[in-house]
Amino acid sequence: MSDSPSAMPLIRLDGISKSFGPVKANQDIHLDIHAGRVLALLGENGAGKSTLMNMLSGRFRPDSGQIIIDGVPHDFASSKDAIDAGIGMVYQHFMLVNTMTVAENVLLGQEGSYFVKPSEMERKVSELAERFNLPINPAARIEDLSMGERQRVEILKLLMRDSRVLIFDEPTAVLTPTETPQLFDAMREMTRQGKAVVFISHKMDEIMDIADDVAILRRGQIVESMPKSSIKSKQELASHMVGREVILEIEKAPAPKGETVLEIQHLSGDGMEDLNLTLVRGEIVAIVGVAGNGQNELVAAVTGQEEPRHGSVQLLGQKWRDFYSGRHWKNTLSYIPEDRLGCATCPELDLVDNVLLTTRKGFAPGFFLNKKRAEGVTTSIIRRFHVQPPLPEIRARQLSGGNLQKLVLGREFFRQPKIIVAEQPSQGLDVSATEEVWHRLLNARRKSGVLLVTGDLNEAFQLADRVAVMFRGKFMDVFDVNDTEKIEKIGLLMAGVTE
Ligand SMILES: Nc1ncnc2c1ncn2[C@@H]1O[C@H](COP(=O)(O)OP(=O)(O)OP(=O)(O)O)[C@@H](O)[C@H]1O
Repeated sequence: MSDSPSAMPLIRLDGISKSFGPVKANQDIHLDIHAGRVLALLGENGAGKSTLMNMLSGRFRPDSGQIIIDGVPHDFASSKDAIDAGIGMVYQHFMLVNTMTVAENVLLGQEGSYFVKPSEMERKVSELAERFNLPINPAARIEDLSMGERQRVEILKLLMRDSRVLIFDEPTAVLTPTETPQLFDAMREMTRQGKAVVFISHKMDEIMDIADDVAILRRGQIVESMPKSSIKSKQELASHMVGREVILEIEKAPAPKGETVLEIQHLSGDGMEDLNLTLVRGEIVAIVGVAGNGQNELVAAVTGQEEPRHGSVQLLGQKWRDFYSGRHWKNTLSYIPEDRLGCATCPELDLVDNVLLTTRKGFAPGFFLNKKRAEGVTTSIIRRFHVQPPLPEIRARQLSGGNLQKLVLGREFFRQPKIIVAEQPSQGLDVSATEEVWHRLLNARRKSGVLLVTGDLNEAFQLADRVAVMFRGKFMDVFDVNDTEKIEKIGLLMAGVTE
C-alpha cells in the first residue's frame, strides 16, 4: 500500500457541522476518504465520531457543510439515500431477521430477490463471501450464528448493494481474538478491490495494525490527520489522540486481603457445570473466556437475576435468597452490566433519575423522596467522575458510551458496595476513560471484592489478582495472575484444551 492516497478523494466532507441543543458534536469538519485505503477515525468518548459517521451514512443531516462524492455534492434524507450512493455502515447492533437464513438476509429488500430460488440466492451469497474472504454458510439461520458470523452477514448485505465505502463502528467489540484478524483480512480485501473503509476504534493496536490513514477528532473538531506510517508506536498514537502523554499500563498497588464476600459452591444448571470460587475483599478475580461460555449465566446467578438451580451462592455470609430479599441499598452488591443503555440506565430518563434507579432508598428515608439531595449527589458524581457534558438535566441517551459508563460507576460506587460485579467495564471506552475506570476498580478493591468479567485479556492481566478461565460452563482453571506458565497457556484453556 502506498503512503500517499490518490489526489481525488472518493468522499470529501466539506465544512460539516452538527449540534444537539447546546452540544456542538461536530464543528467545521474537513476530511477526505480515499478509495483503496483504511481510514481510522479515533477520538475520546464524545469526540463526535459516531455523529460524523451517522451523517455520512444518512442517519442525521448536517446543520451545515457538504458531503461530496466523486466531486459531486450529495444531500441524504435517509440511510437508503446513502446506501444508494454507495455508503454503508456496519453498526454494533445488528439489524438482521433472526429466523431467516443468511442468504435471505443478505438479499432482503434487493430488487427482484423475491423471485429468486433459495439455491440461487445461496450461490450468489457464497460467491460474494468467497470474493471478500468472509466465510459463511449461506443456508444457516441467523439465530444459530456467532456474533462474528452475524457481523459477516451485515458486511455482505452492504457488499451485495455495491457499497464503495464501508464504515465500521468499533467492529471488534463483539469478536473473539481469532475473529478479529479474519475481519482485518476481509477489510484488506475490500480495499484491494478499490473500496474505502472507515474504521472507528478505541484500540490502539488494532489501528496500528489495519489503518493506512488516521484522523483524530477532539471535541467535535479534526485536530490531526496523517498517514499511519508517520506514527511509530501505539503510545505515540494514544498521545496524539488525548493531547498528552498516555501510559497504557497501570500501577497495581497491593491491597490487603480481607473477609470472604462471595462463595460459589458446586453451582450447576443453566449451562454452568460445577463452578467453585471464593472471592475475598481486597482482590479482583477476572473471569475470562470467549463470550457465550456461561459467563452471562454466572453473572445472572451472582447478581440476583436467576436463582441458582443446583449448588449454592453465598453473598456477604448470607444465603442467596436471604441476601436478595434484604432491603439494603448500601454496602451490598453493585452490578456494572455490559449493556449500559439497556440494563444499567434508562435512555429517556435524565441523569438524576438514572442515579436514583439503584439509590432511591438512600434519598427517601421516610415517605418522601429528597430530590434536591439526589440532584446534589448527581452533580457531584458528574464532577468527580468527569462526565461530559456536565449537565444533570440531560437524558442518558445523550451521553456517549464512555460518559455513560462513568455515570454508572459513580452511581454504583456511591452505594459503597462490598461486592462489585463488573462486566466488560472498559468496552467501547477511550484510553483515558479506560485508565480512569481501571484506577477506580483497583481502588475499589480496598473495600470490596471485585468479580471482573472480560473478553479483553489485557484488561484481565492489568487488573486481576486471580484469573478464572471459563469454557462451556466450566472453570478450566483458576490461577494467580503472576503464574507465567499458566498465563502462557491461557489461549489453549479458552479453547477448552488442558494438555
Ligand atoms: N442524539 C443525540 N442527542 C443529543 N446529543 C447527542 C446525540 N448524539 C450524540 N450527542 C452528543 O454529541 C457529542 C458527540 O457524541 P458522539 O456519540 O458522536 O461521540 P463519539 O466520539 O462517537 O463517542 P464514543 O466513542 O463514546 O462512542 C457527545 O457530547 C454526545 O453526548
